[in-house]
Amino acid sequence: MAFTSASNVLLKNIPYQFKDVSLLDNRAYIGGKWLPAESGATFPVFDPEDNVVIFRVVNLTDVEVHKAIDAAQTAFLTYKEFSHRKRRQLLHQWITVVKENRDDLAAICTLELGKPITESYVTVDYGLSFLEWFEGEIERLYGETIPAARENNRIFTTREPQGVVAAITPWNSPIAMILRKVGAAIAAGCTVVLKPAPETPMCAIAIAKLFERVGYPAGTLNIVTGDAASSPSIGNELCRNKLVRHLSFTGSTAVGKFLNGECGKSLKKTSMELGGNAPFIVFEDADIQKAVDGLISSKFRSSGQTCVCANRVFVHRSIMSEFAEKLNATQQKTFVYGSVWDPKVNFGPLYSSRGLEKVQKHLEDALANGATVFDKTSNTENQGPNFFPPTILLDCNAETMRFGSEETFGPLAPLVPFDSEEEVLRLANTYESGLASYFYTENISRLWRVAEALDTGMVGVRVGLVSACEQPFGGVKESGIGREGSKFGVEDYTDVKSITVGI
Ligand SMILES: O=CCCC(=O)O
Repeated sequence: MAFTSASNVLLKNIPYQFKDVSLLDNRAYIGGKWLPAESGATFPVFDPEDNVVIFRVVNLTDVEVHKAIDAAQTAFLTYKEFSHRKRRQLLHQWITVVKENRDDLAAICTLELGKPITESYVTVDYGLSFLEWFEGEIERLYGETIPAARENNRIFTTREPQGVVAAITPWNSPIAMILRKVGAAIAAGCTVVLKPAPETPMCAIAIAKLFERVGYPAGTLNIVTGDAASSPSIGNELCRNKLVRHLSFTGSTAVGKFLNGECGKSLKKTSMELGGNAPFIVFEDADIQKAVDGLISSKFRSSGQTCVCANRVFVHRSIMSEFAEKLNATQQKTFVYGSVWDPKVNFGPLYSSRGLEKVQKHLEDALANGATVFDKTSNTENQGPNFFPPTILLDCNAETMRFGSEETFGPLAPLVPFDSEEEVLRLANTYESGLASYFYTENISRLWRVAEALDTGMVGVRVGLVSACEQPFGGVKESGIGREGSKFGVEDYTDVKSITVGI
């Protein structure tokens, strides 16, 4: 395989030849222009496979963010006048260029997130599925007619784009999370200032490079990059600036609560997609192999780094040993380790040493409190500094061990025995999180009963993967506000206007 340095922006040789090196840029995108930071500052982006610096990206402050918001507001005044048909045609063109550049986008995702290249293609395609869904929704943003009580009045409603949207996206599925938020906002007729996670800014930049080719008004999409130290000042500007009408955030519950509080000061609408801690329940009447396969995808996809990954695995005591044996056998034959550039590899490192430390802490805490590791995974040595193998823990207790109340965000599968439906529902619903839950049963009455009793925004019944462009994605309680994807994801960026006409 050729090792190449694709352009002088990429600071390391990699086993991939970019088809279009112009997608690799390290500048911010404001008002249709690619700009350095006014201070000249940049920050490093690391390859999680070996912790080597791969890019240096411009590090902005609130000053540039203010300008980006102004640019987005100016663009909004033009863009909101476009017909729905014209908006759909533009989105269709954006989809076409994203598809044409699928290989390079997947490569950038692998580079800055350490995702195996095969998984990166999955995230690019998942992202594209949102754009395709939103394209269909644009021309179906219908209003209603409402029978008026006053006989000479007629009332009808329209859906109006809200204005400038601030989007703050996470590192864990950068292409898909950006397209899910930005695609919906643009489909609704809004303009966007996007702040990508400091770990994965290059995916956002590449997406904006493609967006630029389509012909939207300058300033329709703006990218403001910054490291962890500058994120608070950027975040403050996004929350306080009155031109921003909606802030959409995916990330931790702690940060989400803070941003929501700040946005409350100017009564901005918010969409919050926050932490999960998903329960995964296997009842005694489950098809055990089906439940194992579901857990493999729910727990271990993206090395356990999604907000909907199973975190607490409750298994009925009577089937625990059979379930653990089958889970271990299936995971041993499912995962292939090695270079993230090898298409056969399907399990990669964690995104950074911070991610690794958290998983290690949860493991140490569980072991110190009586858990045991079930048959350590073999062939996982020398996989780099941030690698953590799929690990199954037995004898776990969700009420006393840390994983019970905190998301692990890694490939640790703690198996907790339970004895009754009542007990497991109490355990599953204990905490303030309520994003996704999963359960396996072959009993039809239990299926409805448990699906209705679980206190989460999304329930997977006999499936380990609920995420899809047409599915309303979001949580209840402290897991969030609003829904992404689906028709609700687009409607979220509109306001209902009622018009009353006297005749
Ligand atoms: O981690 C956040 C969301 C991932 C998904 O959409 O499945």
